[in-house]
Order: sequence, then C-alpha cells, then structure tokens
Amino acid sequence: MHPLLQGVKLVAFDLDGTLVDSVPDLAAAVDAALADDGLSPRGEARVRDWVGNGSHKLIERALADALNDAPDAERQASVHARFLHHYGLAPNDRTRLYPGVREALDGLHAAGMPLGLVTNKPQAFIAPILEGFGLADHFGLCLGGDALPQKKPDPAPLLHLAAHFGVAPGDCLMVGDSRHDIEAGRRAGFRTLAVPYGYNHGEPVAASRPDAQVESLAELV
Ligand SMILES: O=C(O)COP(=O)(O)O
Ligand SMILES: [Mg+2]
Repeated sequence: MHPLLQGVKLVAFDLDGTLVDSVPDLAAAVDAALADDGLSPRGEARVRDWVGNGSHKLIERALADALNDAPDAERQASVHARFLHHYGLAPNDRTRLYPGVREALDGLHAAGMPLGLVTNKPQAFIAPILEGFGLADHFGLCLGGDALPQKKPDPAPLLHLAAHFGVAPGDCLMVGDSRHDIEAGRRAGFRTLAVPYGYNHGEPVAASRPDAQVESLAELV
C-alpha cells in the first residue's frame, strides 16, 4: 500500500488522463463536429492539451484554434451539440485504460475502500465508459462536470463526494493528472496524488505540488 493511503477512508479518482486515455475518441468527436461546420480537423496532439475543463471549454478551444478567433455563442452551442452527438456514438472505440489502473481499482475495491469518480467530463459519458471496462461497480458515486453548478478546480464536487460517504475531507485522497485535480483536492482539504502521464495542458503536473506522484496507479496497491 502507498504510504499516502495510510488512514485514507475514501479515494476520489479523476477519469480522463488518469484512468483512461480517452483523447483518441475525444479528438475524433471534436474533428467530426468541426467537419459538420465545414472546419478542418485539429487532431489528437492539440486536443490532448485542451482536455481538462469540460466539454464546453474543449469545443471553445478547438473552435478558437480553427477560426483564429473567439467563436460566437451560437456557433459554439451548435458545434458543442454536434460534439456530444459524435462522442456519444463512440466514447469507447479507441479509449484505453492506462497500465496499472485495473490492478489499482480491483485491489482497492477488494480491500473495501470506498471509491468515487470526479470528472469534468459530462455525466452522460461516465457510465458507458466505465461499463465498457467492467469498472462501473467499483465506484460508489460518480460526478460529472455538469453534476453540480461548480466543477474542478472548484472543491465543491470533492466536498460533495466526501459528504455523500460521510468521510472527513482530511481522510480523503484525490488522484488526478491535472492541475485542476490537485487544486480542487487541496482546496477541499483532501490529500493529493498525481500521475504524470495524462493531460495537463502540456505542463508537468508536478508543478502543482501534489502530496505525491506515482508513475503507475498499481503503486497504490
Ligand atoms: O472532460 C474534461 O475536460 C476532462 O475530464 P477529467 O476531469 O476527467 O480529466
Ligand atoms: Mg484528467
């Protein structure tokens, strides 16, 4: 067991970039939505740097890049709707679990550790993705970016999760790949653990000074 887990009574995981490498499917849906609007594809490498603040921000960043200008609200809304449509058709085609994720989730779950998921991804996509990997039953509560008025880096979803399980924030651990996870965790009073392999707008997540970092989540168990 990782030393940071000592005394921990609830572990909250981020989804994109922490448990799953979802950018191939996200980028395909972004590019399909842009194509519906007559715009050229942006590609996986750019989309990788735009993930982390939810689907509206993702589309805003993609449109600003494609247009070289801030999109108007109507165009933003219509391309976002097309993105939700395309992503909903294939959220799991090329999405993969990172190495060590299944071992970590199986091990923690088998040990009776309550697990939660806090992602900025829309709620509707969480279950299809987790079910695709047979992992939906591992999590007692999953919160998407549209589940509450606030999303990460606001601490509200983490505090909601801790209250749901009746665990004091100081006994909770937030595990994530981006500065939004570490900031939300710190502001909620959680311990924080980072993985370096995900999406953090092209910056090392270590710059956010998490309490610890692991190369693989297998190190948790
Ligand atoms: O949808 C996003 O922007 C990222 O989601 P995450 O919070 O699971 O990294
Ligand atoms: Mg993430």
